[in-house]
Amino acid sequence: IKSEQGRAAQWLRDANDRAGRVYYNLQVARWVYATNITKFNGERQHNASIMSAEFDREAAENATSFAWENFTDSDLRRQFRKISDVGSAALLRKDKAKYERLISLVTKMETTYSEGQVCDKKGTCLDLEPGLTRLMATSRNYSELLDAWKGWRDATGRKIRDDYKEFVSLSNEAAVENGYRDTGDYWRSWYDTADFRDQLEQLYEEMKPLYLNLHAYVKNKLKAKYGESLFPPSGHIPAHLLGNMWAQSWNNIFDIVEPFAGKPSVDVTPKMKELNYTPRRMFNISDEFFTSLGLEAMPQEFWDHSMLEKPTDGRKVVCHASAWDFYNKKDFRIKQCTDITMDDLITVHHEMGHVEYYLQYKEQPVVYRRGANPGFHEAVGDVLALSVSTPTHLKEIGLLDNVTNDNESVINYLMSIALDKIAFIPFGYLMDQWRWGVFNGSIKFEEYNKEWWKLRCKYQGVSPPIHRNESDFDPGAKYHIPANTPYIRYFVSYVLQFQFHEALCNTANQTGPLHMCDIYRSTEAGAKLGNMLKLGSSKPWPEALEKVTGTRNMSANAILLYFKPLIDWLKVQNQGQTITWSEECPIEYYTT
Ligand SMILES: O=C(CCC(O)(O)[C@H](Cc1ccccc1)NC(=O)c1ccccc1)N[C@@H](Cc1ccccc1)C(=O)O
Ligand SMILES: [Zn+2]
Repeated sequence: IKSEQGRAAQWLRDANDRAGRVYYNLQVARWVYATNITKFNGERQHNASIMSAEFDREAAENATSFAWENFTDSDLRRQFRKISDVGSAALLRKDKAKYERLISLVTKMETTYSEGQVCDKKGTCLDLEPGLTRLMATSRNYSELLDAWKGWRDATGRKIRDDYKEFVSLSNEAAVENGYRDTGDYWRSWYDTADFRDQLEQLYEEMKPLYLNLHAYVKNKLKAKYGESLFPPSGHIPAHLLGNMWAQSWNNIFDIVEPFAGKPSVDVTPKMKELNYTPRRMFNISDEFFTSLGLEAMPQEFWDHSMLEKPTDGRKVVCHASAWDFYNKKDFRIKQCTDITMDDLITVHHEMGHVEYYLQYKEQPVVYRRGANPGFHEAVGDVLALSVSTPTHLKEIGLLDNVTNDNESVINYLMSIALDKIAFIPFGYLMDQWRWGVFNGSIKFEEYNKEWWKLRCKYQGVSPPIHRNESDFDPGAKYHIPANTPYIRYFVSYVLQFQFHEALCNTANQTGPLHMCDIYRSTEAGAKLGNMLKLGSSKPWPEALEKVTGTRNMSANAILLYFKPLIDWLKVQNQGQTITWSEECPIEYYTT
């Protein structure tokens, strides 16, 4: 068996090298399409996807010539197990035409989404970025917000409803070919955790009281602003009033909800504009934070090849931000239609976190160039952003003039972070509850939208501001559904990032309250994080988590510790109030 393992190790080295070259070509073709949507580039991308999928399937086929399950070397076994999982490419074996249909449906849906526009009566059309995003963030006009909210759903979700239905059945066929019950079962397998759904439910329940209190407080402030009569008696908040197209983060309505007026503003967007910030400068700030920790700087190729702002030459692009690994250890890029806002400064750090992970694990074999689990990849940049967002750090980089840390300023600050992080929790949880239900058949096509709004009303406590029915397809108005990008990774990330933050703050000898910790320039914290990132997916994720935090389990304790002062304050604010809502949506908004 020794000599076979030797032969197998050699085969793996070759397979990983060939994979690197095949994936490079795939990424180039996908990049060219995403940054210049044309029919020709779409066909080129399609062909590269087929070639890459055939490579994966053939590698998995060849792997079966080794009795790798009996190998004594656990690393060889792990690599063979990953090479054997070909994902949706398994459909190639059964029916190549079906596989081609599957990937062309995703491209079609993602393109419809990326080309979506809302035009007003005067014929002025807005794209999602920056136009509709700015409108949802800044307008305080109920009906203007409603037009944008409805218009976006008409321009995207409604158009892809039938495509999505066909996609679901093909995706499930591929998952079954790959050895799973359905697509959701396959996606959850990446976490390699037997009771994964139970753990998620437990984490959600632990964070739910904080969300209920935030929801009640924000609803009262919104009622004062827009008038009680516009809010349904069921206790829900109309979904278009929260400063975001999907009500997934509420930081843009801080001015409406701020607990103590007259304190130094925590919203640095005006300051960024006043200082003539450019997207390039925003990326430099983030790059500098990473290098201050002793982590890798962005290579020159990154600056040469990235798309850091929306092109102005008329090209159609996929604006939704993403970070790209070209699998040649040199070429890494970000594609982002960066707007000069605090929101986008946070997103810059989020995307940079993905690239830092790429840089840290680039020496791993290609099969291991992934996050320990997908939640890890989403958490890296957000961990740094928690330090960057502190008033002391914003002052240090010149985005805040003065810092006060009396109790009222602390509550204001924690409120601004909670409007991002706590508001997101139910949304991050419900997105794939819906999709897993669609994939496992418990949500039928005839009730896609009804079940979507049941989850939105139950978990988020937001309701549709106008009639919805089954010719609407509101999940399709959120990028990750047409783009077929899983979402539970963000819920996992929001839990993990506070565990990482707490651990790195201890390593950086930050002794103050967790919410004021800034790990800036701590090379000890950087080394601890970097050593975990270098693992990629070569070890089970509990081992990676333990390397940074000392524990092998996800835990909500860190996020609850971070927001403790705000939790106490909100409970006082909401005393005597009903902080729940009726589970069902207000009936008048739902007609089958
Ligand atoms: O979607 C994103 C950011 C884009 C991304 O960086 O997660 C991007 C999404 C994507 C795009 C194309 C194909 C696949 C996924 N993910 C990556 O670029 C990525 C994913 C895995 C590994 C490395 C990079 N954030 C989510 C959630 C979120 C996260 C953090 C702050 C705010 C909001 C959202 O906007 O709803
Ligand atoms: Zn991400």
